[in-house]
Parts: sequence; structure tokens; C-alpha cells
Amino acid sequence: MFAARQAVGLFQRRAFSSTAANASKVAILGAAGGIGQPLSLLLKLNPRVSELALYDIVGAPGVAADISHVNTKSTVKGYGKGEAKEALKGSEIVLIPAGVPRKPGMTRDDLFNTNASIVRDLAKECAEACPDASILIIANPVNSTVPITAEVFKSKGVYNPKKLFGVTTLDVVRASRFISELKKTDPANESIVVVGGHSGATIVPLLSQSGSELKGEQLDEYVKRVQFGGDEVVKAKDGKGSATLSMAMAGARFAESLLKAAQGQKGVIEPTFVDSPLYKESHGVTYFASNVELGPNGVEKIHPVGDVTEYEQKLLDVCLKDLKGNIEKGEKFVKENP
Ligand SMILES: NC(=O)C1=CN([C@@H]2O[C@H](COP(=O)(O)OP(=O)(O)OC[C@H]3O[C@@H](n4cnc5c(N)ncnc54)[C@H](O)[C@@H]3O)[C@@H](O)[C@H]2O)C=CC1
Ligand SMILES: O=C([O-])CC(=O)C(=O)O
Repeated sequence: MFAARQAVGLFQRRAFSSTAANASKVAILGAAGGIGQPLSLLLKLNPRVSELALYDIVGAPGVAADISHVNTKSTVKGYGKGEAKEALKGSEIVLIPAGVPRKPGMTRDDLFNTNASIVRDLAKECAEACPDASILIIANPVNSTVPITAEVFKSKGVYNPKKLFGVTTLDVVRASRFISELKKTDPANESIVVVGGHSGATIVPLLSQSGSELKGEQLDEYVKRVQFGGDEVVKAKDGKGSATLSMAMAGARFAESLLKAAQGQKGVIEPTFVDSPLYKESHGVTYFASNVELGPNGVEKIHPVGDVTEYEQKLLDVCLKDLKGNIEKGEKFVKENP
């Protein structure tokens, strides 16, 4: 009897310590929105997450109550206006889909006027409440909202370039799905490198590096579809927003990769828009999306772009020009509106 109790005690201690090692609090800012809700649900299903903090200026407690009934181990709590700091305290990962989505006819840059200040204010909350967390920016225009977040963190003296990520996962998700439709293959086996940024011409798929070959008009159409995949959804939703479900899947995949890397897995690689040396000196482009190896401290290694065809180089030239403008616009906004 005594031995049995001891054995149970040992098991409980072991179970407790393994949970503690994997204890990961994840916060979602904008959790009651089109992306926020399915993203919260997917993270509730992730056993690597121990605590979910759902913050939104409207509706977060309801979403949290609903999701909290899902019978996985993690705890869920909703936070409303004025409670961002409480939601963020102790978070290892913060995902930010807060902000308005596009309507037909708009570019992502048209969202700047509204979303720049939303992201700036939430970045301030993060810099104060959880300066060491990994910050995952989903709110558009990502090419500008990432530099905005960096400037806020710099102004508070807590900027860590290894822990700020623009989420561009949806671009590679689309790139692999769209090529599989053409080749009649399983998209799970298609891995396409996509570099640059996250809007129109700044999204550059590098098909030549994936073992797939398209030519002429078919290549043009493929590249255009990857670059403007978001517009396809905006048009189909006809005024009711942009991609939410596929984006939630992409955001959950990126968060899962970060958690795997944080919890010791090696060789975890995801594309993401980060403070990057790749085109800093040559083009003055300070942030760039490419494949990045993730580690326990965030960015472990930024992969170079590698060999590209003449066709892809032309796409890259356009991308770099647009990106520079988008980045500078974000930085200027914070300088003028601290
Ligand atoms: N990075 C990417 O690949 C993608 C980015 N997006 C972007 O994600 C953003 C969100 O899209 P949806 O979820 O469809 O929009 P939505 O309008 O459905 O949800 C946004 C949520 O943010 C909340 N919110 C607004 N201001 C806030 C604040 N100051 N603090 C906390 N919460 C706040 C709203 O109450 C709302 O619940 C948009 O900017 C969209 O362009 C969308 C798809 C893909
Ligand atoms: O297109 C949009 O506005 C939303 C987005 O970023 C995407 O779906 O890639």
C-alpha cells in the first residue's frame, strides 16, 4: 500500500515536472475576430500550450468561455479592454491578429491608417508586460507593422530582433497548395520557398528551388496567384473580410514551430519576415522574409535566398523596391506618432 502510494507520488511529480518544462503561455490579441477565433481553437488543441490568454476589445470573454469547454489540458481566460497587460504577463508567445481586414479594391497598404496605431499601441503593451516574448505579427500591412513593432520595442529599450516575426506562413501554404493543383500531387509533399514580404509584388515564390518547373504563361499565372492569393479570398468574401480560416491554420503552424524549437527540437525551419541582414547593405532593406531556423531563443539562423533564375531575380528587384518603402513608412509613423 505504502509502495503503491509512493509510486503514485513519483508519477505525479514526474507528470508535474514534465508539464512545467512545457508550460507555455500563449496570448492572442484580437482573439474574438475572424482569425482570432479559429486560431484560439487550434491553439487550444495544441498540447504544447499550457495557458491561453485571449484579449480583444470586444467579445473575448465569450470566446474564452466557449473554447474553455474543449477537453484538452490547457486553461483559457478572456480579457477585455484595459486588461491587455494582465493577459500578456508571463506569455512566451504573443500572436497579434488585431486590426481591420481588407475589402474588395483595397491593398494591404490601404489598411495602414487604421492598423498602424492599433499595432503600435499593442506593441507598447507587449514591450511593458512581456518584453522577452516572441511577438508574431499577423495584422496587415505586415511589411510595415513589423517595423512599427520593432520601433516601439527599441524606444522602450527592449528590442530583440530574434523574437519579432511577421507571419508569412500563409504564402508558403498557398504556394504549395497551388503547385499541387497544377501537378496533381499531394500538397503536403510540396515545399516552395517564398521570400520577400507579405503583399502583392513583395511576395516572391522561388519555384526553381523546389524541383518544380513551370514555363511561360503558366509560370506567370502561378506567380501571380501566389502573390495575389489574398485578393482571391477578399473578392470571394465580397466585403465580409479576408482570409481567416487558412490564416488561422498558418498562424497555428508557425506558433507550433516556435514552441517545438523552444522545447528543444532541432532543425525547425519556417519562412518569416524578420530583421534580416540579407539585403541590408546592398539595398537598405532592413526586414526580409526567408527561411529561418528557429531555436530556443527565437531566430537561430537566417537562410540566404540562394540561387535564383533571371526571371526570379526580376521579381526580387521589384520586391526590394516596394519593401523598402513599406518598411520606411512604418518606421516614420512611429517617429512621428510615438
Ligand atoms: N499575415 C497574414 O498572412 C494575414 C493577415 N491578415 C490580417 O489580420 C488582421 C485581422 O483580420 P481578421 O481577423 O479577419 O479581422 P476581424 O475584423 O475579423 O478581427 C479583428 C479583431 O481585432 C480586434 N481589435 C481591433 N482593435 C483592437 C485592439 N486595439 N486591441 C485588441 N483587439 C482589437 C477586433 O475587435 C476584432 O475582433 C487584418 O489586418 C488582416 O489584414 C489576414 C489574413 C492573413
Ligand atoms: O489579403 C489580405 O488582405 C489578407 C492577407 O494578408 C492574406 O490573405 O494573405
